Amino acid sequence: MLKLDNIAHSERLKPLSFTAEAGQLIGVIGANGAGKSTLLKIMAGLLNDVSGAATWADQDMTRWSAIERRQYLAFIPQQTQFQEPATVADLLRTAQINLRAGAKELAQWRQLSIEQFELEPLLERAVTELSGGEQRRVTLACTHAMNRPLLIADEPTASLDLNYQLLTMDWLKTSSQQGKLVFVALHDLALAAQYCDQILLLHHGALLAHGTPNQVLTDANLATAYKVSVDWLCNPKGVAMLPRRL
Ligand SMILES: Nc1ncnc2c1ncn2[C@@H]1O[C@H](COP(=O)(O)OP(=O)(O)OP(=O)(O)O)[C@@H](O)[C@H]1O
Repeated sequence: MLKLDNIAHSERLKPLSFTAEAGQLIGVIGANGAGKSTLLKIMAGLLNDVSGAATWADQDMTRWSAIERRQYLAFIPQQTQFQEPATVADLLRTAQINLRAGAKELAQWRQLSIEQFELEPLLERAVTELSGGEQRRVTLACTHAMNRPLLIADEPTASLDLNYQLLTMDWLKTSSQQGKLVFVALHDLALAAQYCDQILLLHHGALLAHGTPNQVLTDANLATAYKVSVDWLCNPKGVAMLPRRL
């Protein structure tokens, strides 16, 4: 279980508390600048000037060393800029450095990642020579290859085509159903409605609403947070939305 107790950033996030059981996909939504990345980075242990308490399985997350943190969580940043022309195969191996697992197990996780994100044809290519979407798939595959129980993804579908957006959301959903706790920041509210078990809606650095998609994606909340009204189109195959500016 993850428990945040009055977690806050001195300038960017007001005190926020919630608990989340493993086995869930939790969407983090809100307008530009609302505090989504800040919250995710705090959980990933990447920010200073943080107050409050954070525990994972009753362990104090704020005291984890970098190596300890790697045993429990994998983080997908909003943007990745590859500087070195490493091959995709090398990057997948590098992603697994310092993980406490056997060589056979690590190789199996890498192979599953390659299959999940269809990277076989790109394995020996330099990552710096790949397209933006291909680079994103490499980042996601590196996180997949870590196979950690807590997965934190900041707009993982940005820059992906429709097929890979759905493939990524399917992966996050399956990961949660297999027992991981997954947080995902999203701008696509239809994907959030369709895939997430719970949603945290942030507004001006504070938690405006928290609950199931039906509880959070109300006309009033969307008007406050995004200044839009939305017509929802729902059928058994999925959810689409028609937003209008208020
Ligand atoms: N490195 C930084 N230094 C100072 N302020 C920052 C920094 N990064 C973000 N902020 C500010 O913190 C607030 C929250 O930013 P954050 O990146 O968490 O928003 P977000 O909800 O992820 O937005 P977006 O949808 O645009 O990615 C914003 O007002 C932003 O300007």
